[in-house]
Formats: sequence, C-alpha cells, structure tokens
Amino acid sequence: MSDILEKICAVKREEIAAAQKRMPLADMRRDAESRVLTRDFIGAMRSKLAKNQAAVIAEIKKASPSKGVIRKGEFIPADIAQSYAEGDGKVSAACLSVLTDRQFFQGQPDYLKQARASCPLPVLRKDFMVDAYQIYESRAMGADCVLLIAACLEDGLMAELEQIAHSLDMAVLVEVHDGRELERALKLTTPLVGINNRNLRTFEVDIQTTLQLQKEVPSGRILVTESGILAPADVQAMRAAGIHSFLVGEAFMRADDPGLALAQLFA
Ligand SMILES: O=C(O)c1ccccc1NCC(=O)[C@H](O)[C@H](O)COP(=O)(O)O
Repeated sequence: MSDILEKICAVKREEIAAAQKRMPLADMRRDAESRVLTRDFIGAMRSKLAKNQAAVIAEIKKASPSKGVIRKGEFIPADIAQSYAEGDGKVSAACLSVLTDRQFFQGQPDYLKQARASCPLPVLRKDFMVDAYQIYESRAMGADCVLLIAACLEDGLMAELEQIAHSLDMAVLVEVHDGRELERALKLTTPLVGINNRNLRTFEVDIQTTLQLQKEVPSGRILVTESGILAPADVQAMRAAGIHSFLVGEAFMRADDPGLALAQLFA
C-alpha cells in the first residue's frame, strides 16, 4: 500500500476507534438497519445508459491531497447537489458522490446528508472503508452506495464489506487501478467497477489506465471511469471506446455552476 493510502487508512482506524466509543457497533448497526428505503444507485446509472446518455456520478469535493483546495469560496453541498440534479434541463447527473473525509479532503458526513436531502439523486459515500463499522455508519448517514478501494482491502475483508452493504440494501462501487486489483475486484458480485485513472501512489493521472484495462472487465459489469475527466476530448475518447459511465469531481468543482459544467462536458 502507498504511504498516503497507509496514512489515510491509519487515520480511518483511529476515527473508527473514537466513533465506537461514542456509539458502539451494536447501536450503529441498529441505527443502520432501521433506515429503510435506499435510492437505487445502480438503477439510476442503468436508466441513463438505457437512454444512450452518459451515466455521470457527479462529485462534491472541496479539497484533495493532490490538489489542495479545489472549490474556493462558498461551499454549499445542498446547492451543488441541486445543480447536478438539474444540469441544463436536458443533461444532468445520474448519481452523486460526496467526500465525507475531514482530514484529507475537507469533507464531512453532514455534507452527504445535506446533499441527499436537497435532491432525489442516489448518493455514494466517497471515503476509505477499512472496517464493517463504516458500512453501518454510511447507511446511518443516508448513503445509498459505498466505495470499496481494492488497494485498501484484502480479499476476505472486501467481500465481507460488500456483503454487509448489500444486506443494508446499499450498492457497492469497487475501485481498482491495475490488472491485479481488477482480478481481485471481479470476485465481488457488484456490477459497478470503477477504474481510477489516478495512481494513488504518485497522484499521476492518465486516462489510458481505463482504456488499457477495459478489455479485462466483463460485459455484464458497469465500468465507471474515475478521475482526470476534464475536457470534451476525454469524454469522447471514453465514449468512442464504449465507456459511458463516469465519476467526475474537479472539472465541475472548479466551475461557478457545477451542473451547467456537467451539461457542457457531456453535451
Ligand atoms: O484526488 C486525490 O488527490 C486523491 C488522493 C488519494 C486518494 C484519492 C484521491 N482522490 C479521490 C478520487 O478518486 C477522485 O476524487 C475522483 O475520482 C474524482 O476525480 P477528479 O475528477 O479528477 O476530481
């Protein structure tokens, strides 16, 4: 595992230990299980794809380890979420991704709650899952989908976290960056497979990562290309290769109107 990932995952373990003192696992689990009615994340993606539209997971992200503060000035997750849900009236997001990590991304769980309350879109909790506690916590805060990063998880734990997410009616986006991780990720049952174009060891971004790995992804899965989609040429390169699902943050977060930026990028 890379230094930064090790550091992030170590911080996550500290946060979980502290959270469990405030709310023990049994109570968090009860809270999660009492939340009914998730929004259908995979259904929302499939619905866009069925209409030959791009299925865009639009990210709400204030800052990141590689870029520092990305969205300067006001940061109002509810407004950003609404803007993504509306787009330009024709082109809009399928789903949201909300960073909830405080230390490295300046996010917070309340951002997810505020974003979800302000629009009808299903929401991915974008954070670093290393323990079952966080899956229950994600559901308790309202998430409809969780991210499992293969680089952070060994096979047994990854499968266990997927099983817990599914038992809570949440979708799973499993994320990989290379062939070995992809092979491991395909042991999961989730149809949502993200290929991150960002190397989390070096922060180098190269959209060829998706284009080179895509042939290894079985046709029954929904391949989501993640990171570094900044310009219409990037979208065209993906769509020409038959990739129609995207996770995009920075390109929208730097725009005054994120939803309009989405509509322009995917026009
Ligand atoms: O973005 C980072 O610096 C980063 C560092 C370490 C782990 C994860 C990181 N980013 C998370 C993401 O994968 C992106 O937020 C997401 O794919 C959107 O990427 P972009 O469109 O390039 O903002």
